[in-house]
Amino acid sequence: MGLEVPPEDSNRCVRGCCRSADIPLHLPANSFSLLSPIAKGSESTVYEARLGGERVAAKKPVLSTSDDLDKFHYQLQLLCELDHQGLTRLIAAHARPPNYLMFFDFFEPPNLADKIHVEEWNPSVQQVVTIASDLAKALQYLSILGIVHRDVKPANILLDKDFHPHLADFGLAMYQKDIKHVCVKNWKSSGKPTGGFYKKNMVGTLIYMAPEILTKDIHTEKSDVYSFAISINEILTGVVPYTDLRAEAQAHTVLEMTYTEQQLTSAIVSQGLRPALALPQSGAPPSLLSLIQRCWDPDPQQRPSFKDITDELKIIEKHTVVNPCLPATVVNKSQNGNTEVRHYQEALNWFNQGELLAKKENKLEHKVDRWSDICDQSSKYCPTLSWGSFATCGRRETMEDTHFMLPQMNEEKDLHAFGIFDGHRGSAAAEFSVRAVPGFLKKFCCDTSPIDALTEAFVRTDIAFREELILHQKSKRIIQKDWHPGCTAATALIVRNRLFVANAGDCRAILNRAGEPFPMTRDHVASCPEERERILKEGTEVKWQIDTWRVGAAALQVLAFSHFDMY
Ligand SMILES: Nc1ncnc2c1ncn2[C@@H]1O[C@H](COP(=O)(O)OP(=O)(O)OP(=O)(O)O)[C@@H](O)[C@H]1O
Ligand SMILES: [Mn+2]
Repeated sequence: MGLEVPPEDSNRCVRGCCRSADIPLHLPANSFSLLSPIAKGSESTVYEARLGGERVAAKKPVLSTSDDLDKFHYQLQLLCELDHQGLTRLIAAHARPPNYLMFFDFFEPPNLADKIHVEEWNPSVQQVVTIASDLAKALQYLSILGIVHRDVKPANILLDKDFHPHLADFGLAMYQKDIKHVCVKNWKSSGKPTGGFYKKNMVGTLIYMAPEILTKDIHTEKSDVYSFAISINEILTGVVPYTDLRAEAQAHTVLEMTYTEQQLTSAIVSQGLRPALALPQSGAPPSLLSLIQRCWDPDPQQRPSFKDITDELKIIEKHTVVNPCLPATVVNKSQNGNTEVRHYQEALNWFNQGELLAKKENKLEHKVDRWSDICDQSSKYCPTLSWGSFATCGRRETMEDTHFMLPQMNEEKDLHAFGIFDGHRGSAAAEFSVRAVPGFLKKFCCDTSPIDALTEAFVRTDIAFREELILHQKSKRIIQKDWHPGCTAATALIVRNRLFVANAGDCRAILNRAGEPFPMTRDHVASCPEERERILKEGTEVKWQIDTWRVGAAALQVLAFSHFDMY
């Protein structure tokens, strides 16, 4: 940007308290011009402006007391420290009487609040997740610098043309270290809390405030986390918090008619009232809904940090890219989002999780015929294959077993794979594995031996499932802490005239040789002496309990997926 900057002291404010290595803080009056106002608040007016030929936003604060002036300089110093793409960037300032102005990168109006409530923008779930993720990263950046924003809400979020959010309005932002005394002093001296209480639209600002702020505790990263959650849910649902209305003006009227400030405060603080959570039917991933609920937990300690949030959102983002994007605007009509207990365990689709893994792993390099050399070339025998499957549920209420058939895998006419998975304690592991194992097989058949491909497929699936499970347990998508799903497996790989069978646990493959059964697998059960010996060697207890040999504290009879054999 071709800015004309005077040589001396251009990067320092008139008081000398604000400095920047590269942001001019001392613009000559003729270098900029203010055009039309974009927004007029009680504390500032934001203009569209020109600066060095560029379109920018100029924020002109109302400075009526010396206190206001101190605040301006505080804000300016703070802004000079910031450099993150998720934050609206300060480009320059004019910080000397009579004009106090801050110039920012310009973002085409409307801000996110108006976009949702005036334009009635209906973002896809994927767009919401991206916004949440970018915003969380920006807030994590602030928290690393020890800065609390204190006014996170859609009206302070500006979108660029790719719908990436940029957090604006550092009018209330402060270094955490400075907050304590200011806050106490403020309360004592004027009874006027920081945090936008005395902004024009009282209830409108209050809806983003964490309960501890409403009860006059000091702001922390975790109170920003709370406001973040209220904002993300607002974007997901499209309604103004505590109403079921999209249009803001109307919603605020209803809001103010429904609750007085005190009523809303007390309901949020004492009754745990929260805005209606977006419905899972909206397509919002359960993991995102769970994250929102944890972020607005009444206890700040229980809320995740922005570091945790960005980590979780990374995973959610990865999954929503593949899943279909549905519009995100179905609202849970229940006004008490807090009491909604969801059974995430059921909501999780383990087939999908396994599929995602397989997709990720399986960047197919087609037509590799490396296994032709491992076939018994001397034998003229070439099996004629036919295949089919039959599955029945047995005595259980739900089917916990799965299977796959992959004849002519990777479009190779002599390469076939089949597998069955017997779910233990639910179908999760069986559902996950039935998608993950073939995915790995397809991948590894290109660059390893069949034995290694089977081994790798089993080991990787086992690891991936465990990781996935731990992850969901951590993010509380799985509410049952002591839920340990597993499965046994048998997989057959046929490479022209050779058959390879791998099994884990007591899934069996039996070859029918001219009417005679020939077992292709050996059950991995504690009643098998070799297995007992192997397990004992690995340091796990095997005891005779009740009626049979059982392993470890969980008293398992079958050793699913922890060990497998190859035949
Ligand atoms: N860089 C920008 N580009 C475009 N519009 C902007 C920019 N910065 C702010 N605005 C618009 O001006 C509005 C007010 O800006 P900001 O929040 O920084 O000021 P404020 O005086 O603190 O406002 P309020 O008191 O309403 O929170 C924003 O909601 C947005 O619509
Ligand atoms: Mn604002």
